[in-house]
Amino acid sequence: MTDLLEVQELCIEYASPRGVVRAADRVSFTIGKGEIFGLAGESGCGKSTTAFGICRLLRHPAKVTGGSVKLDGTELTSLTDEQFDRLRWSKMSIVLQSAMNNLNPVLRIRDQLIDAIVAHEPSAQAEAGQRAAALMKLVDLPADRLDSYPHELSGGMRQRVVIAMAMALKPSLVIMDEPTTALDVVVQNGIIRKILELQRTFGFSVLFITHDLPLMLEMCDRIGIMYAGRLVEVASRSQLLKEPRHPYTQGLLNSFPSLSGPRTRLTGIPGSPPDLIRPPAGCKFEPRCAHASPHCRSREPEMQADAQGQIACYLYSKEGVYDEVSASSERSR
Ligand SMILES: Nc1ncnc2c1ncn2[C@@H]1O[C@H](COP(=O)(O)OP(=O)(O)OP(=O)(O)O)[C@@H](O)[C@H]1O
Repeated sequence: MTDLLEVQELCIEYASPRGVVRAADRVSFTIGKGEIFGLAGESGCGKSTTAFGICRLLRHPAKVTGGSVKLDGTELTSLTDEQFDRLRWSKMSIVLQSAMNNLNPVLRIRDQLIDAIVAHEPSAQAEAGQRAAALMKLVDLPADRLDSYPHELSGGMRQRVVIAMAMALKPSLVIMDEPTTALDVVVQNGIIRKILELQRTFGFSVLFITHDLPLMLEMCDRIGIMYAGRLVEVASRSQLLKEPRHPYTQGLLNSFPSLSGPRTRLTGIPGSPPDLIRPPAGCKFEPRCAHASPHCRSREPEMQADAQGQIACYLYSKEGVYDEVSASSERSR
C-alpha cells in the first residue's frame, strides 16, 4: 500500500508554569492510501495533540518542536499558514468531537457548506448550492435542513453536517478526533456506518481517534498505541486482536469487555501514567509494567519493526533479551 501520510519523529511540547510538557515525543507512523489508522491510549497520552499537530490546529502554548509530516509527498511543517489553509479541507479535513466546534453558530448550514466549497474553488460559485444539497443527501439529511442554523439540528444531524463538510472537497485524508463521543449509542452507530460507507465510496484515508477501543478495533485497519506521548506499538487490527504484544497494549485491551468472546475478568492497568514534565528516564511504562527488567529503567526502548508490526519494548528486542539473560546470571551468582 502506498503511504499517504508519513509522520516522522514528531515532537510537540506545551510550555507550562511547572515546566515543559512533551505531549508528543518522537511520534512516527504512516497511513496508507485508503487506510483507516487509529490512535489509541489513555486520556492525556497525546492522541489529540498529535492529530492537531498534523492538521495545524495546535494553539498556544503548544508548539511543534521537531519532526516531519508529509502528505502525499508534501512536507507540511514548512508550509506557510496561507499555503496550509489552501490544503486544509481540500487535501485534509477534520471532524472533531463537538460539531459546534466545527460549525459557525450564526450561519445557516447552506451558507457554511457553500463557503467551504467556494473558499477553495472560487469557480464553483454557480454550482455551489447544488453541491451543498448533494452533500446533505450524501449524509442522509433532508435538503430543507440547509436553511437551518446549527442549534436547530440534533447533535447527530450536526455531526452529519460536519461530515458532509469534511467531504465537500474530496480530501485524501480525514482526521476524526472522537467524532461520535458526544452522541448516544444509537446515533453513534448510524454515524459510524455512514463514515465507513463514505470511506468505501471515496477511498480517503482516515486518522481515527477514540476512547472506544472496541469500536477502534472494529473500524481500523491498523492501530497505533500511545503511552505518555510515545507510540509503543503499531499493528494491524487482526494482530492486536490475536496477539497484543506490548504490556501496555495488553493492559489496555484487558480494560474493555469483549462483546463476542468468552466472559473474562477485566484486569485494567494498576497505577497511573507518569507526569509528562518529569517522565521516567527509561521506558515510560516501566513503573506500571509487570514484566519490567532493570534495563527498562535505565534506557527507553526504541521502536523497532518486525513481522508483526512495530514495537518499543525490550521484551521483543535482542538488546533486552541479552540484558535480561545477563541480569539473571548476575542474580544467580
Ligand atoms: N494547554 C496545555 N498546557 C499544558 N499541557 C497540556 C495542554 N493541553 C494538553 N496538555 C497535556 O498534553 C498531554 C496530551 O494531551 P492530549 O489532549 O493530546 O491527550 P489525549 O490522549 O488526546 O487525551 P484525551 O483522550 O483525554 O483527549 C496531556 O498530558 C495534557 O495534560
